[in-house]
Amino acid sequence: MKVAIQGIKGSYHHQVTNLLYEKADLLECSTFDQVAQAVASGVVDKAVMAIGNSIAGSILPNYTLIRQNQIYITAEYYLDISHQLMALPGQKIEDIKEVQSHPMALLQCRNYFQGYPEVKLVETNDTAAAAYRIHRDGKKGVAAIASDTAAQLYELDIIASDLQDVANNSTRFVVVEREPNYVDDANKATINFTTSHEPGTLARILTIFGAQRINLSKIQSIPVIEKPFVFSFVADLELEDLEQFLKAKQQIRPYVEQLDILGIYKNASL
Ligand SMILES: O=C(O)C(=O)C[C@]1(C(=O)O)C=C[C@@H](O)C=C1
Repeated sequence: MKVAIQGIKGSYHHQVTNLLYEKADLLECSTFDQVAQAVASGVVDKAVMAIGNSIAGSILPNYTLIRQNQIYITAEYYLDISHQLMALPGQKIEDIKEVQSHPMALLQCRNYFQGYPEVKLVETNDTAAAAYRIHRDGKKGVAAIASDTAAQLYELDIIASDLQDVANNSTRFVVVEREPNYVDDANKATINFTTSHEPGTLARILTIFGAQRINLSKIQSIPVIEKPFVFSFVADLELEDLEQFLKAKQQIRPYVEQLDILGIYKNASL
């Protein structure tokens, strides 16, 4: 099975892919746009995509990519994330002038670096790429924030452990595919909708979900990039059965201007 990820071997995306699929044939992409396009064009069977983190929040552009590329969420996975600071063997924390990592990883370790204001923080494509480049170029004075796996893979020493602001740090990943591919035990739906600007419209929609006993585990407004300063909502709905969802979908029709079902899938535990 061919699976696209944003990042290279040793990234958290790679870890999730290994946990979900045995012997996946990996397509390493440098951007989430490339990942979504690889799925939409059928170059890969699936992609694994980070969609949010418990410290740093949602990766909102990925919802837009899923909608615009007309691809679907078919599964989700929560990965516990523990960030390590790594550098060339022999380097000590006092030697480090610059730290490189993925922007989401840097955001998750903000408190730690408040203690090192002189250290320059530099964003990279992914955590593992930062580790790889230090190894490849023999870069002294530079450290990467990445996983234990990346340290092993790129032969770096861990010079500080568990850098994230709180020990309990989790990233939610979704699997995306070209077709909706519903599973029989699906119990979660992700939707994206826009409402009219009539007062009370959103409240009406939420009341319908409540009456159908559908719990919203998330609701967030995201920009409609085609229309400046117009916002839509993404919501994760917890379902008892599909029938309930279809009924609610029918009932909210008069109140939504646009409704996209980004996926109906089986939930995962935290
Ligand atoms: O850079 C990586 O290793 C990734 O897999 C990316 C990513 C993200 O996009 O959020 C995944 C998990 C962590 O939250 C930090 C970075």
